This record gives sequence, structure tokens and C-alpha cells, in this order.
Amino acid sequence: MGATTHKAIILMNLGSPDSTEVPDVKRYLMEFLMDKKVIDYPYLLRLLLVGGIIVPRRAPQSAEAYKRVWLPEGSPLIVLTQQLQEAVQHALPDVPVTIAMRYGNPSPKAAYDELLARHPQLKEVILLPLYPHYAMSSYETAVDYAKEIHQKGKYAFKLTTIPPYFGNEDYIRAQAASMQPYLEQDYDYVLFSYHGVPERHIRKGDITHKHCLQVADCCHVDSPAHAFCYRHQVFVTSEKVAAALNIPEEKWGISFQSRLGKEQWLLPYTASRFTELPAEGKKKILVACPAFVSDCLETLEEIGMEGKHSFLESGGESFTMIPCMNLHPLWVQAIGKWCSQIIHA
Ligand SMILES: C=CC1=C(C)c2cc3[nH]c(cc4nc(cc5[nH]c(cc1n2)c(C)c5CCC(=O)O)C(CCC(=O)O)=C4C)c(C)c3C=C
Ligand SMILES: [Fe+2]
Ligand SMILES: [Fe+2]
Repeated sequence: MGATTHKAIILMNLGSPDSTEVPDVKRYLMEFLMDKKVIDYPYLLRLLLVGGIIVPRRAPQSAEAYKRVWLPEGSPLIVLTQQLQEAVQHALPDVPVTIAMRYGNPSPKAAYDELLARHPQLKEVILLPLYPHYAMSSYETAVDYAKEIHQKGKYAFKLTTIPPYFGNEDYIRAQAASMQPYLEQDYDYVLFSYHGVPERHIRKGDITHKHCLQVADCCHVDSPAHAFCYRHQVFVTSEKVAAALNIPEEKWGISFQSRLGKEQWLLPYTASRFTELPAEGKKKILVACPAFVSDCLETLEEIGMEGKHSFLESGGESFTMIPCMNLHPLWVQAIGKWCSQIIHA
């Protein structure tokens, strides 16, 4: 490591359980769902709901789902994030690169301490949240937590955060390039499936208090609310990627997956689209998940296994899950470029 070792990079993702054993999955789900930016109910109600109902019911099912995708080295999300770290480290050999997770391990504290142990002269850490879009339950909680640990630990280095990159040309180019080979085959439709959030979260995050899900076609009407509107941002990504790939307007659409609970989440639901598309004549589909930069439970199991089964059972003929960007060279290059711009500013 050379002259730039006073700066370092942390790639921050969501995190996974330590193993597929039910107690580990329970511990992970408790930490995740007790986050007040994920289940944003008053503490006692949240504790009752999460600890008394959701986690006891969900942990055994989630453990089974994790078992279906678990790799010999661990959770796909952790393994792929580690591999991304290695690829970025290779691209930027003079800057230490490490990873941190919002829930589970390694924590931001472990990442800060590990960097400081190796580089006591550290002056700045660049935090790249591995979420292209802003949502209270993903980007915001990750960044706020990393900042909170930084402040509480009185770390002397500066923490610089990379903003959401949903429309950034390097991200769009990498996302489109990673999908391109799959579009060579015959297909009827491309579905962009994004992780869902409750509609209430979209209204709550509206800084104008009068735009999101209130104005007709809100996400296509200019507003300062869009800086924090997950729905607007996924439209931007999808429109730009579809344009970059020349996908005709009638051959692509958006949906939202992974709903939890009884509240209304963003529509349409991916699970519903999988059963409806064959009847609409869209029997050969490609599915991409651009809110996830690395494959994880939600892409590999929910889409690639459960979703595929449901689509084919409903009369679909072919279902192709397009992998996330993972280690695509243009994605690694984009991260290297963004971090270098900050390092050399
Ligand atoms: C795109 C970013 C994500 C948003 C926004 C998000 C919101 C959100 N998630 C839940 C509940 C669960 N999500 C789970 C898994 C999971 N979620 C994301 C990303 C976002 N979540 C990822 C990358 C993963 C995969 C983790 C992995 O280990 O691979 C789970 C756990 C798995 C399960 O039991 O299904 C839950 C629970 C809520 C409630 C929410 C917004 C309110
Ligand atoms: Fe989630
Ligand atoms: Fe919006």
C-alpha cells in the first residue's frame, strides 16, 4: 500500500444470518426487523409483533429458504460482497478496501477497527452503500448506522458517503451490460423486479408532504421529494436501462417483490405478475433485479426458484433469471472510478 493508505473504502451491504440454523436466522431477523427504519412502529408494538409473531413464524421458513441457496463458503450475499471487495481491491491496489453489513457480521465497528489496526494513520473512509436507490429501510438505515457507530466510537477519520446512484451513467452502463447477453435470446417480456417497501414509507419520506402517491403520476412529475423517493428512483433506473438496451416500451415492466405483513406495499407485486403474465401472452420472460447489486436470498430463491415455479405453473414457457451485476467488470470499474474521484479530490 502506498501514499493513499490514509484513505480506505468500505462496501456496505445488508447482511445475512451467520448460518442456516434457526437460532442464527432468528437472531438476524430480530436485529433486522427491530430496526425502527424497517418496521417503523412504536417500540413496544414492534417488539410484540416482531418478537412475538413475525420472527417465531418466519425464522424456520427463512432458514429453509437460506438452505436452498447457501454456498459452501456461506451466504451468497456475504460471499459475493467479499468477492466484490477483492475485485475492487485489485482495481485500487493502493487503497485498503473492506466490507461491512447493516445487520449481522461484519459490523461497521468491526470494519472500522480492522482498518485502523492495519492503517493507524487512516484519515478518511469512503462508505459505498451497495444499494443504488434511497429507501428508509435500506440506504438510509445503513448510512445512519455507519455514522452513528462512527460518532459513538469517536473515530478520528472522516466518513464520506457515496449518494444513491440509481441514475448514474456508470451504474446504468454496468447494469445494462450485465443484462445484455440474456437479451440475445427470444423473449416476450423483461420484468424489472425491485424489493418492495410499504407505500406508507414512500409517503413518510416525502419531504414536501404533498407529492408522493398524492399527485397523479407523481414519480414522473418533477419534485424535490424524488431525492428520497424509492419509487421514483426505480422508474429512473428501469427507464434508463431499458433505453440503453433498446427494449421496446411494450416489452418491459416493473414490479415489487418480498412483501412482508398485511400493509399495502408498492404495486404491482412481482408474485402477482408471475401468475398474470402468461395469460397476457408474455410466456417467455427475463427477470432482472437492479435494486440488488449482488445476488442474495431474494434473487436466487424468491425469484430464481419460487418465482420461476409459479410462472411456469401459470402457463409460462420460459423463465430466465438474469444474475445481478455481481463481479461484472463495468461494475467494479464504476466503483473504482467513484472512489478514485473522492480519493483524488
Ligand atoms: C433493495 C433493498 C432492500 C429494501 C428496500 C428492503 C426492505 C425491506 N426488507 C424487509 C424484510 C426482509 N428482507 C429480507 C431480505 C433482504 N432484503 C434485502 C434488501 C432490501 N430490503 C436483501 C438484499 C435481502 C437478502 C438478505 C440475504 O441474506 O440474502 C428478509 C430476510 C429474508 C426473509 O426472511 O425473507 C426480510 C425479513 C422489509 C420489512 C423491508 C421494508 C420495510
Ligand atoms: Fe428486505
Ligand atoms: Fe414518487
